[in-house]
Amino acid sequence: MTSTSTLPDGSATRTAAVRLSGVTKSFAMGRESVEAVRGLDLEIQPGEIVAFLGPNGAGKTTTIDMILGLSRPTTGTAEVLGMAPRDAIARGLVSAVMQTGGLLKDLTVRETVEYTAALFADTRPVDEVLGDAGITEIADRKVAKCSGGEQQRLRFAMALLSDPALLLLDEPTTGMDVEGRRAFWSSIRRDAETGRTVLFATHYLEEADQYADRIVLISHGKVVADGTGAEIKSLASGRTLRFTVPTPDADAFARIPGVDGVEVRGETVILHTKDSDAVARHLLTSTDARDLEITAKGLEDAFIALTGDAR
Ligand SMILES: Nc1ncnc2c1ncn2[C@@H]1O[C@H](COP(=O)(O)OP(=O)(O)OP(=O)(O)O)[C@@H](O)[C@H]1O
Repeated sequence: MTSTSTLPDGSATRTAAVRLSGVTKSFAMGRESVEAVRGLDLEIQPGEIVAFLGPNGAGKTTTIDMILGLSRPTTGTAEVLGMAPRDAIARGLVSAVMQTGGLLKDLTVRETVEYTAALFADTRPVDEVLGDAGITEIADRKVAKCSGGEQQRLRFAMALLSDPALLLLDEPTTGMDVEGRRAFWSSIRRDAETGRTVLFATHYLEEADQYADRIVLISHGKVVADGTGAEIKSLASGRTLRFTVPTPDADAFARIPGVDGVEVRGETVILHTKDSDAVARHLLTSTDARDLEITAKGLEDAFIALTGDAR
């Protein structure tokens, strides 16, 4: 499923599944223009499972649309498997599972996949993709009777028909309950073990952490962090100390060794630090601080700290 290209010295390199170079995308809104993507550089290798994590309006869907060839970058270039996105799509190398649409309620699950298969010259067997998507048991159920999670697994089965090298999922589990989400991801995970590249957009930090090999955090159309879930979490490895003091002096707290950030809200002070023991000791012995609470930061805090978006 992976392709290679040859360097001038004769050695072969694997072609990136996705390569975005300096991509921007602006939309005209009357006289104004909205910069949805503001200079994105990204390379995804074959077989990677990558989460595109970002708040509403970060530019995830706009970027996925460009990778799918549905729109073109305003500047910069988007390449899929070494070719223009539209060429990769035309060769059946890319499939997508979008959030809504595309299903006829009166058909059964199997009929939906069969009719979709009839649109292609050459596809994987219908029973095989139903099995991979974990919907063999509901193959004779009408689409109208399927839950949101089952409908998403049906879209996933349809996306597998062409045996794509790259699978794009735009917030695939929106609206699913915990069990539906778990079942959906175990289908994706099993399938990805065959070496398929998967890129999914999500708002859910835990989902990105749990199912992706790599998280690309985007905000305001730019990559703000790129790494494993553990690396992204380590960006927020510090602690938060919250306490009260009669007349807080933010500058004085900022000068305490080890303090990375200070927020003052009335008599309440919040300090961010990677050395909570030393800072706590200093607060309790050398200042009027009382009611001290120490909490660990999670991925949610990393997200807010890195993107500046308190959602
Ligand atoms: N066709 C369009 N015309 C004008 N503005 C657009 C268009 N498409 C997207 N935008 C704007 O571009 C920005 C990025 O939108 P995009 O849908 O890519 O974000 P997103 O990260 O996918 O958000 P969400 O998580 O809400 O789906 C937003 O400010 C959005 O309003």
